[in-house]
Amino acid sequence: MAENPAVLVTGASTGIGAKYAERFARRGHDLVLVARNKARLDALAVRLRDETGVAIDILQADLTDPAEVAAVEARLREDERIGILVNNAGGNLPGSFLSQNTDDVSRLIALNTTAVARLASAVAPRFAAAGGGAIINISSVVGIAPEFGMTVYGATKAFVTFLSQGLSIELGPKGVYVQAVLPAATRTEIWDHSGIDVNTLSGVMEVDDLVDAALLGFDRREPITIPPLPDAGQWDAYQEARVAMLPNTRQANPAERYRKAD
Ligand SMILES: NC(=O)C1=CN([C@@H]2O[C@H](COP(=O)(O)OP(=O)(O)OC[C@H]3O[C@@H](n4cnc5c(N)ncnc54)[C@H](OP(=O)(O)O)[C@@H]3O)[C@@H](O)[C@H]2O)C=CC1
Ligand SMILES: N[C@@H](C=O)C(=O)O
Repeated sequence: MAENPAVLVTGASTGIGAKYAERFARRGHDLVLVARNKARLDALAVRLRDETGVAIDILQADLTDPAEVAAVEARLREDERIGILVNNAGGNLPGSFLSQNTDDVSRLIALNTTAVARLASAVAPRFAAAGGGAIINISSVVGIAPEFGMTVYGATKAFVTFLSQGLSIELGPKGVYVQAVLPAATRTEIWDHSGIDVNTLSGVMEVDDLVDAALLGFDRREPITIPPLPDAGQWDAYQEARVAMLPNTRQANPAERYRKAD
């Protein structure tokens, strides 16, 4: 990866994405900021240009609109200055699966999974050909927690974590670094969109702390970064148990317990 490649950040108008933009600008990286709210993007760009002197482009896009996602894909394919993609834009829905509108569910999947995969797909070949580059995918602890009751949101985040792990296996040997970041509750506007008062939650991390921790994981080239988890060994044990189960699934015959009706 070039010394200070440009960074394309999705969901850069507020929250975790805006903080990633600020932190990478302070590290001297030029930026391409993507979101729908142009006024917010412009205000952030003015502040960061003044503070850091980096070059900042705004790419207004609704990542649930295929034509607008395509414009971001084209930028990722064609702009060789971009060496880091922060796949951050994402949302959640209020209510239970039963109460959620089917079209809203579809839109959430488009934002949290389809756009993430399309942007990674757009940039990965160029990164692999160059033998460098990094993709940061913002997942969530909710992706491993069906118990949290955010079923569709969590399913989209399980997709993001799995995608990241698979890309890390495929692209790592080609020099491309893929990081999945799994925050837990972090103080941003997403909670308003989820119909939850973040002030009623305990253990809410401030966005500065979250992104600074995630960037330490990035600097260490961690494949999986879970800023709130005190003992990384718990994730390692979880993965070891998962991997140990896999060889046992290659069977020509059903398991004994499935060979006779109860
Ligand atoms: N906050 C938390 O507790 C946690 C958050 N995360 C993840 O972090 C990521 C960032 O979320 P967070 O900062 O908390 O949320 P915010 O709601 O604060 O920010 C979301 C960002 O995504 C952008 N965005 C939303 N919808 C679209 C869209 N259709 N097209 C383009 N951009 C869009 C928003 O910009 P605009 O409205 O201008 O388009 C905004 O910049 C998400 O992927 C989320 O799932 C993971 C775990 C915990
Ligand atoms: N974004 C949060 C839930 O809405 C989370 O991922 O914890």
